[in-house]
Amino acid sequence: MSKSILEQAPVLANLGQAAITGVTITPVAFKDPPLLNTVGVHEPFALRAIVEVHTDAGVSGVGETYGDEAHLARLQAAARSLPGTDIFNINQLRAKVAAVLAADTSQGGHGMSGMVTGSSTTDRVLSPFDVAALDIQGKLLGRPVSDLLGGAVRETVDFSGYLFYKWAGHPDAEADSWGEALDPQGIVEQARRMVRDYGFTALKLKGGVFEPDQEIAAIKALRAEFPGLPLRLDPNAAWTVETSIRVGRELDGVLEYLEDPTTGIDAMAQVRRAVPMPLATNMCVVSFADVAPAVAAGAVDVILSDHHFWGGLRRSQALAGITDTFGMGLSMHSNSHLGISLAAMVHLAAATPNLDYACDTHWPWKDPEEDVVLPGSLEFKDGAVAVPTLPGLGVELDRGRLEKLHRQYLASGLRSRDDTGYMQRIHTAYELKCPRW
Ligand SMILES: O=C([O-])C(=O)C[C@H](O)[C@@H](O)C(=O)[O-]
Ligand SMILES: [Mg+2]
Repeated sequence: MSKSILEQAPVLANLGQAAITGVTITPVAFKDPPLLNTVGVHEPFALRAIVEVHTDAGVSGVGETYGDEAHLARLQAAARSLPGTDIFNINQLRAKVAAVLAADTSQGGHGMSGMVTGSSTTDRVLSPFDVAALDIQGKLLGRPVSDLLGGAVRETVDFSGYLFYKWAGHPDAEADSWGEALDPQGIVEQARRMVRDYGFTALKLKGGVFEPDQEIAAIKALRAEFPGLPLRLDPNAAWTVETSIRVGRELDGVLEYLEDPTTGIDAMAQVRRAVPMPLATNMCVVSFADVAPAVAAGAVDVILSDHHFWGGLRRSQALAGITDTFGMGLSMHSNSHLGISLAAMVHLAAATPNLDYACDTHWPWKDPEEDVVLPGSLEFKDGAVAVPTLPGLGVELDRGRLEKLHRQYLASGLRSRDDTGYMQRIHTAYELKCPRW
């Protein structure tokens, strides 16, 4: 006969006891190539914040999020309210974060250079604490985070090769190893290297940079070069409804999905009624408040989740439940990120049955020498990353590497992501336009 709950309780008592004693937040900067998008160009460094949550059980956990100054200030304010919180009580964690931010109506410092606006401030700030709490829970219980999210339904998680138009190098610097990609041929060459080195089985082109016809030509060149690979195009809402419909029809049968061709739920719904392929978004549905209006308008077929602005891993799974209920697809968005975020993305995708599109990742654009975790735990093979099986996230903070990237942050002088400002410093006549075409 199995033991009663009370008989088992003493065995479990030590496992479940951990309250937060403090939080350490370390801003870091890592090298980023001059990747072009519709709001400008990536600066020489991408900023991230590494969040360490400490507990009275002597176990710490890690999370990773945007490194913009305004976001850092919100993280610090939230962190001060967390000591004493039971590490298993993420609802209480969220309530505390929400209470601290209740009076914060400022919209700055989102870390996405204006491309993703309107996400929930509470969810954005909660995210790294949620991830760190799950990391700690996993370490206490000896189980990987994917188990805490319901169990991995796949052993590996597929990612898509994320193609960018780019300059050969940053101004006043040498060309990087990827070189220039400013036309369809350059994009195809970039894709060849991505597919050769990482084995990606889907490709996404960041558009909204050149005239739509040039980007249509790039997608058609990719289709000719990689006949079997799903292709996506994402101009980050650079187009009018008319342009979006024209491009969508021109790429009939070529795209797996068209991502955010235009701005806002109503305009997306107009485009969706007129184009043959699914429409995806990480711009017009970025918080739970956006879901009902988007469903009512019939604006999108696929939502790109992103645990960094959907409130962490468990709330991203709540989103997955919604997309499942409404028969929508679920994919995953990415910004420039390090290994902690990659681990979190992999656990989430592994344990979310309907997250079955290849996820976005900026990973190939990162210098392989630069990270904050020990190397070796996350490897790409055949375009996929194996789900870590060690307790927690399965990645270990490397103090030396963290310190190095923190010193790089201090020396970089960058305190907020500003793709537009950087472009305007290089090309003074550059204007931010939405729509651009
Ligand atoms: O799918 C997206 O919209 C993105 O990946 C947004 C990113 O910020 C990307 O455009 C970038 O980093 O330039
Ligand atoms: Mg997008």
